[in-house]
Amino acid sequence: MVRFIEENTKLVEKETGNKSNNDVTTTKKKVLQDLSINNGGGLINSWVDSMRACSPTHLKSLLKQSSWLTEHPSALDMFEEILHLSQGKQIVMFLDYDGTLSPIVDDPDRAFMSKKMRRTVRKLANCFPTAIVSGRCREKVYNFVKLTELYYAGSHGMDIKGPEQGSKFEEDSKSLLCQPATEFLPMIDEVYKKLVEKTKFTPGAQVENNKFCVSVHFRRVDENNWSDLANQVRSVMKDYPKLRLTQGRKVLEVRPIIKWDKGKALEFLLESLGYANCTDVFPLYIGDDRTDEDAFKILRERRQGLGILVSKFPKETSASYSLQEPDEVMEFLQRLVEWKQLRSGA
Ligand SMILES: O=P(O)(O)OC[C@H]1O[C@H](O[C@H]2O[C@H](CO)[C@@H](O)[C@H](O)[C@H]2O)[C@H](O)[C@@H](O)[C@@H]1O
Repeated sequence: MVRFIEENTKLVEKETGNKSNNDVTTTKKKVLQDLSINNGGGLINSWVDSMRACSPTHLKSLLKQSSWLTEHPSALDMFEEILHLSQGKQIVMFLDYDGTLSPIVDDPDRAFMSKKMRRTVRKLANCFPTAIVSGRCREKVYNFVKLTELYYAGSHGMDIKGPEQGSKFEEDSKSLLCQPATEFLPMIDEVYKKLVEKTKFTPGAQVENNKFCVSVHFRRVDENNWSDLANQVRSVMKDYPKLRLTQGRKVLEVRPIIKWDKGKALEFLLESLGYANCTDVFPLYIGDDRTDEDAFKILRERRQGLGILVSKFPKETSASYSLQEPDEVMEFLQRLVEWKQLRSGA
């Protein structure tokens, strides 16, 4: 186990070119965090426990809700404050898909967004540069959103493409494309097939190919079988030290061990839009999942813009504000559009 950790740490360091002690410590922590899923039965259970703890029915802490809301107030209630913070700056919108623009449903292939939400996002993209940042593969998330005027960052940001046509901001993107994990494609494909085979007798388990990453869905699996399913994933993963696991909402996500995530995607997009070293930009990132935390953290580190977590329940987060569900996200986006249209006299 210790050797495995050391080897994985070296690999991450090699992939990332990390040099400083701080970076190495962070890297080691990350590897340990990843390995808490990759390795060891007890640690598998700790992940399963954490997934149970995230389930609202298991939350004993509803009482904590009001103090959590004090720390992460509703972005709707604080709308004027948010506008004030963005004053004189260019707002750039980053939106997660599942659980943010579309409600969480049992069947990942049926996570449709409403027509009203699509209309709102279209108007939003006419007012501000807007990107969808998703764990899904880019083509799949595009097929749900169906708006050509957006930037799309699929596979947790490992597949980024600019708008094709019809966007006011199209000129800024100029056939933008970023795919930092192409060398992992054959490996991801192989792991996908192995995971499908390994999990085929677990009722409800579903493996989703997201091109540069793979999702193993637990949502429709009986809770009593979660540990078994996690162990099946682990048994496949042990042969792939260049891949790591992260956890989402009742899902385990297999990803290349490169230092790239939704936070890096956000930075890449800001840079591509010409806002690399600008102080007059205000990125607003809205997301509901653990993987969105990478983007929330980047915004905190850069002291730029802000993150909004979509959650009905208290969660540990680096976001500053909260919204309860996709309907509230839509209301927030609508208010942004109305404000912008009023200001530009449209
Ligand atoms: O970054 P996201 O756009 O939020 O993608 C993360 C995962 O989202 C999808 O799974 C989640 O939504 C499903 C549909 O509502 C739900 O059934 C599942 O339990 C959730 O985890 C998507 O299917 C995954 O591939 C993404 O990794």
